[in-house]
Amino acid sequence: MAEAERREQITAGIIERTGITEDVIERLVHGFYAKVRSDPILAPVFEARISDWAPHLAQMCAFWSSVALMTGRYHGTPMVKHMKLPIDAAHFDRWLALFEATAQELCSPVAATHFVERARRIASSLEMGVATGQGVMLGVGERFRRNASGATG
Ligand code: HEM
Repeated sequence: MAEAERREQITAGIIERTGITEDVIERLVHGFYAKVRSDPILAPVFEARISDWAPHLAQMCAFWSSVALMTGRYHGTPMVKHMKLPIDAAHFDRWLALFEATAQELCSPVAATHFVERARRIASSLEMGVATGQGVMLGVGERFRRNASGATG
């Protein structure tokens, strides 16, 4: 079977099992970033870097389509982008709390679980990458915290 056909079958299976479609992803992504943009911890990090939200939201829909539906629509390097950001465990906790709340509001329980499991795994690997970029090797289950001056500690 050709690679593209195999991928289509995998995607169809996920859609059947979870009810997640590109429409569901679009609603989730837009709902989530509306919350992010009014959040006191996260909004400043985004607003300092994103002036035009339309391309970012389109990119995030492609990302979640790749992650949740295995469509291969996203071709990017999230680790490189996040390693430069002034973020730590507090940002990741807040990000996940808002993401989970949005998924529960807008998706069926099985779809919400599908998204949230993946978000947690990716957040944890991004947090590890951010720490590594600051010269900190996190142990299993360890979190990355910067001190008040922005240095690690
Ligand atoms: C600590 C919380 C987070 C903050 C503050 C944050 C912030 C940002 C910002 C500012 C950008 C734009 C970067 C740029 O274009 O220069 C970005 C891009 C992105 N973020 Fe996050 N992020 C966070 C967590 C996450 C998590 C947990 C995921 C995935 C589950 C994620 C996935 C992405 C992706 C896919 C992009 C697009 C990268 C690209 O341009 O290809 N982010 N994020």
